[in-house]
Amino acid sequence: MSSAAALDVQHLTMRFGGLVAVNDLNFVAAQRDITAIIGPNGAGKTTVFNCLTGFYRPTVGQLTFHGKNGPVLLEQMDGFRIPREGIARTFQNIRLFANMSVLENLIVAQHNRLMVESGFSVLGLLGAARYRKAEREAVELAKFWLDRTGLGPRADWNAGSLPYGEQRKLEIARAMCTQPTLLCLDEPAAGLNPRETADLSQLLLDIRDEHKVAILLIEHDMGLVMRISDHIVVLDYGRKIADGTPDEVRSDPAVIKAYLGEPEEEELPPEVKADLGVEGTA
Ligand SMILES: Nc1ncnc2c1ncn2[C@@H]1O[C@H](COP(=O)(O)OP(=O)(O)OP(=O)(O)O)[C@@H](O)[C@H]1O
Repeated sequence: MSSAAALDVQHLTMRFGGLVAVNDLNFVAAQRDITAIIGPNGAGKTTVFNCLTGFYRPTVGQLTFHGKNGPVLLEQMDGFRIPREGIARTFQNIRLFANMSVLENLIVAQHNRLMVESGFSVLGLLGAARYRKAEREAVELAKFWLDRTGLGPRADWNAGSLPYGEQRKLEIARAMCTQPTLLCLDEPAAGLNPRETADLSQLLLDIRDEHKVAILLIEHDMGLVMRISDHIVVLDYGRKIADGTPDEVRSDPAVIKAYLGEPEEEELPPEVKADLGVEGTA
């Protein structure tokens, strides 16, 4: 599935005082691939996302994103400009506008584009035909993602009153309404039941295949990661310890050791063996 680079991370290092959260990390995420970043708690995964999306300025490193406007260096940009280049993200702790409706959340996500069409003027907002056209398109796009995520019947609900699994879907729908070429998802399956997780897997595969979006995925659900990822980067204590296909990564002794402490296969719980694909599993 791999093609040209969507994102090229070179020598990314992020220090917090004496703590090195990410240590000289190099990897490439290809366009139209699902690239997972996995690793035990505290390995540095969210810090990588925060560096990519302008929340943190890396201590060292070059982050080249090949987006809508050609290659740009993310480490030189502020967090407001990065979404305009075509990067969207969701958060480990859901961040929706809880008191706005589901539909409103999807319209607000398109605020940047609507403001550009208004010419940043009140006259533009009130009268310009091109603003009204953009507004109609924004509603159409919102409806598309409502349908695609099965949230259509909940369009008028307050986002905060949705069940947890649907809030996760709304976060993805909202991110897709910004029409990104790179979608960064921080633990999208956290708190989902098995059926919701299966739906999420299919949604992410469809986003990759039908909308030609590269996906960067942080996830602790190894079953999901192994099923849908084209490429996996494994971190431990901020360092990359493995980088390859699911088959290459799951049987890598360094990965098993990072997750389980010791590579004694007999002592691995059966479900962990199954997820990692260690021989002799049921
Ligand atoms: N703003 C910060 N200030 C100080 N330390 C931080 C900050 N952000 C993260 N860290 C530390 O950096 C390390 C990596 O954290 P990070 O959240 O990136 O890990 P993670 O792999 O995403 O973990 P988890 O799977 O638990 O979410 C941790 O030791 C964390 O305490």
